[in-house]
Amino acid sequence: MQKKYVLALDQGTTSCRAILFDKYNNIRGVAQKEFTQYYPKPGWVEHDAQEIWSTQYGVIAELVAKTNINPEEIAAIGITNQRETTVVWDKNTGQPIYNAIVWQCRRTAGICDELKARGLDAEIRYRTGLVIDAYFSGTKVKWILDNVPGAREKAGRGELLFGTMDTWLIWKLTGGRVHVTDYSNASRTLMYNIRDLCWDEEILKELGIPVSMLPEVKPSSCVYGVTDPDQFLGYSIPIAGVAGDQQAALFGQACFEPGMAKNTYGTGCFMLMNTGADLFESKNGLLTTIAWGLDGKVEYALEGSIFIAGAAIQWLRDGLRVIESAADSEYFAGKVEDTGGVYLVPAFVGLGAPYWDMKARGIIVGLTRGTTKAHIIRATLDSLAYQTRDVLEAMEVDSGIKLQALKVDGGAVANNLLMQFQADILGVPVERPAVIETTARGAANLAGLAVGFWSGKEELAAGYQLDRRFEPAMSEEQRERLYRGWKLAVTRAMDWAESEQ
Ligand SMILES: Nc1ncnc2c1ncn2[C@@H]1O[C@H](COP(=O)(O)OP(=O)(O)O)[C@@H](O)[C@H]1O
Ligand SMILES: O=P(O)(O)OC[C@H](O)CO
Repeated sequence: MQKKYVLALDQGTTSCRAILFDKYNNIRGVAQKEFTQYYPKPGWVEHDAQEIWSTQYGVIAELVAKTNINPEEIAAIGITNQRETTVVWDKNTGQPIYNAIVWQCRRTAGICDELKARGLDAEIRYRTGLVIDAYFSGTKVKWILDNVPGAREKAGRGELLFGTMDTWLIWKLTGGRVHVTDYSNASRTLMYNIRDLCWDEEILKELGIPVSMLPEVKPSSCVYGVTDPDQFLGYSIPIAGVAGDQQAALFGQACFEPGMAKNTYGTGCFMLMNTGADLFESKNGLLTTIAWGLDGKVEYALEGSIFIAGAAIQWLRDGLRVIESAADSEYFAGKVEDTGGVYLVPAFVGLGAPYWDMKARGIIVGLTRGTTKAHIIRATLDSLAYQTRDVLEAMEVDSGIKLQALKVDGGAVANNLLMQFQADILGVPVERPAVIETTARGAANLAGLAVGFWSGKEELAAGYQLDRRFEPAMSEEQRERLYRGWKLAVTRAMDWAESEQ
């Protein structure tokens, strides 16, 4: 049967999506479903890995049913995923031994403090490109082995497997036959040596993690295996592309050349700049990470990871209940000229780049008797733009490259007021593409390249289209005055919580 589509599975922090792309990168169908977030203690975040699998399977079935395609028309499947989120399962039963510990979870801050006290910062940064932080998978695996009764013994006997969500989904889709990940996901674990391209034995020793638990690491575009018909609607389809969602978005935005950058506004905000074969060491709180493995080589990126962005808008909706939908934030923020001097620092799970403060917590400052709900909503939206400026400044210094425009994507870029404020506060134009599902597109493209559905990067870059360009319209004086206020607010949020959180 003629192969007409590539299927992307986008396993995000709050939802699973299945998206069908045709040869021209048009979206031919989308199915999406949210799954449960567990917050067992302050600062802790968990997912049920079995629920993620059943949700992902459900949206695949829904997409196939509503588009009425024959699954045999699917040339390949590409997987992209929330990164770092850690699941450990029993190799024999296929059952997770604990809930997945989510990238946002702060429970391992104490383990990180110990590693830092042992003076391992510089060495770990050199080997992994990362900073010691509860964000990454390594300390989460250690926590599970230390806290689930019998886990360490089982791991020692080779009976446990570790995976990020790509690895878990491939394991499920192949009926437990394939245990793999790709370079981009491996580079987020704190256990992978991004220079030597291997699991780092010294770090594994420090964390007490046996290498037998870890998946095989492969390029981001290759055939990893085929689906087990029992797990995929009765069909065997090649799984041929994998990338962490932020690297997939970089690929989906066609940022193929060194110096090209994108910023994704989802649950968090993640700015990545392609640095090609060069491995830049950040002096300003950014991460060095693997963009992808492709065409027989690995390419690197500089990354600024912001933990809370769209999640702050969700908090306005579900926590404060001052809006009914995320889109309402634009309506209410538009009712006021500015925040009236209010700043909201959404350090709900500490602060990531460029501050890396696990003990920071959220604050609202500058309140007066005149402050209204609209000011607080506007301050929340503004915080996404200020955090992005923090990261962009660090990136320009580290890379020596002055960005001419910022490519954006992710759910929150639908907000025009936010995008205009972003351009204003950066003093740099902001470009929104026609297709903002760039994460899924990147995964689909990586998979399609592996099976010859697309000829190469040139064909993919040619299909890139802009929706709107936001030009900076704020005076230099106002931009810098507002930003100084933000920097001051951040200092008030820092070092707030106790270390055991
Ligand atoms: N119009 C909007 N204004 C501001 N934020 C929005 C808007 N629409 C969606 N969001 C935010 O975007 C996020 C969803 O984006 P998405 O890219 O799907 O995230 P993720 O992949 O992290 O789950 C949510 O956190 C939501 O609050
Ligand atoms: O699922 P998202 O879009 O919130 O992305 C999460 C990141 O991959 C975390 O590193």
